[in-house]
Amino acid sequence: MISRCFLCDLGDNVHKLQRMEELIGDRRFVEDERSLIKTPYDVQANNQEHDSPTSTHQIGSVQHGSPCFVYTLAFFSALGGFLFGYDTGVVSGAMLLLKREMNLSSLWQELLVSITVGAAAVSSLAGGYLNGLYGRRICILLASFIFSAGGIILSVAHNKEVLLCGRLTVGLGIGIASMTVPVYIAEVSPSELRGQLVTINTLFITGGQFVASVVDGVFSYLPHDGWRYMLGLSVVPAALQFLGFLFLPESPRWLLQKGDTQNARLVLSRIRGGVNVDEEYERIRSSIEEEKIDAGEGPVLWRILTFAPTRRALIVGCGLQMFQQLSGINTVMYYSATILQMSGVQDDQMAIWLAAATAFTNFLFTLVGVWLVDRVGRRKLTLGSILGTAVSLMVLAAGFLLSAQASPPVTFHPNDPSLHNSTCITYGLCESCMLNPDCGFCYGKNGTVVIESSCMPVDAASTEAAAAGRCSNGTQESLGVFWAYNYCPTSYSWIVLLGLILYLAFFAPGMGPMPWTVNSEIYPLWARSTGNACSAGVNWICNVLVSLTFLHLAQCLTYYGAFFLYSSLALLGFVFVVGCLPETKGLRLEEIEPLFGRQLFDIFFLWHCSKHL
Ligand SMILES: O[C@H]1[C@H](O)[C@@H](O)[C@H](O)[C@@H](O)[C@H]1O
Repeated sequence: MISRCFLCDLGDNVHKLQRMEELIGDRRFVEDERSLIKTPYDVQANNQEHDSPTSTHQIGSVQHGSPCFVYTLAFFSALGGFLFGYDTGVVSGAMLLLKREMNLSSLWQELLVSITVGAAAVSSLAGGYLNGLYGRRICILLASFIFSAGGIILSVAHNKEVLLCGRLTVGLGIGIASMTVPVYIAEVSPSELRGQLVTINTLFITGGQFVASVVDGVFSYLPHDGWRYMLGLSVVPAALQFLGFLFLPESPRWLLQKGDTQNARLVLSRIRGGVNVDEEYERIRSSIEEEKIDAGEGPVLWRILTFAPTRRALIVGCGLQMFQQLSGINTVMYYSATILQMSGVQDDQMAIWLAAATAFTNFLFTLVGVWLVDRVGRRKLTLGSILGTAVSLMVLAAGFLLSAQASPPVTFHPNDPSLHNSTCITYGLCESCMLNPDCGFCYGKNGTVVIESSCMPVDAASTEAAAAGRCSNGTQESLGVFWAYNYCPTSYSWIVLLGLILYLAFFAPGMGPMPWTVNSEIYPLWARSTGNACSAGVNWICNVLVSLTFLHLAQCLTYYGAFFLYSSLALLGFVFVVGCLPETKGLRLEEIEPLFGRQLFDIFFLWHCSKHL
């Protein structure tokens, strides 16, 4: 029997293709697709041949096997995302212990944090070449091997040089994993689950960041060697991924591209749960044949840049990754502890646990993204997310602005000769005092009013106390003495807190995952590795840029200035997304390239596409 719903789906497909024909104007492409649409009778016959109610389900005219194996593949590959999140997240807590134990200067602390991100930038670019040559599976195996080696080096390190070497190694793994995993998941997924499954990788990234913050919290109670556990624990998921991938298959698309037709068909049929994959196999094969004609001669990057549709796809992919980082996610995550301290949380342990709550919020809202991506589509989700992100950044900035305007003045100037050369004592307001990383604000309270406040140099060994005077033992509530490093006491902190929560709620479902998801699907197969390598490289380079410049930016523009700047960049990103990002929801990977056949900023076309696809 032909189900009514199935007839609707079929009608829908014909309608989609008619619309695509009108919109894209590529008749050859549409005709090919039309030959792939089966009449209800064809499908019925096919159903009888392969139907097994428990192992297959029907989507439009295409049948897919049980997605169980695809979920297993997605899980093991997304462990790469987990390690990306864990290794970038765990370092802040580990650093608190390390700087005491190894007596690290601020230069060394900065080096240990940024070498990982820098190495990730380099290795993600190199990952494109490795992916094209050795395939996705070998690259994932390589990344998990590097992660394991890095984790072991870090956990046994006995000096800062070895630590640096371990952090560099881990960064190399992160870069390769960050560009390979989304591509692999996109290539093995059926089109209707692809968005969700690739977005799961970002869920694992934010999950890794959350687990890292909990591990930081737990091991912060172990001041000696706690950091070894924090940094070394990453070996467990890395080894699990390595073992898993020894038994998991290569991407069938990559195999086909390399001419390994037999294995490609075998893997495809295994991934689809044993259903007939002739149609899908043929489609991939013929699109690879067509691509060979499109692709031209010369190095891949050159071919991408000289062929208009791939050049446009690359601009969209890199632009999305750039705006993801320029809207300040990593400074917001990194400074969440400071933001929370401004809201009145003075205890350090408490600040660590509240930072874990921030990471959890990021994780939770990424889950919303996984749920929404194949329902509302990439374009709407990204648009809503980036607009909300820009508005939340304005709320954050407004909170900082009001706090700065109500900044308590410095009223007490201690007469300690050792302070005479310090710039800290020259500041007249808490705002300017806290923006200097060498100074902190020491004050007393009368009810909620700040009294007897001074700007003091910070202790060289710990930012938790002043170098001299009343605050040399840090905050001592019983004595009515408070030490504020990096923030000022304010009654507007709730606005900042509101901005932080809104920011995560808007950023995490869209701008967090969509740049990775969209990049995994917008390039034709011949350009996919290189396109993803370039866009992942842009992500990491912008990540380094934003994190390294934040403190200087805050000193030049103040906190509110910096957040207003991020907000304007997010608004610019909104305009970019409106004008450049087509909807790719539900399309097969082979159907996406024609969407870039039009000029970017052809808004009418994009609007039509998202309405009808
Ligand atoms: O998509 C991820 C995610 O949003 C993370 O929270 C962030 O730290 C990364 O930089 C980003 O690439």
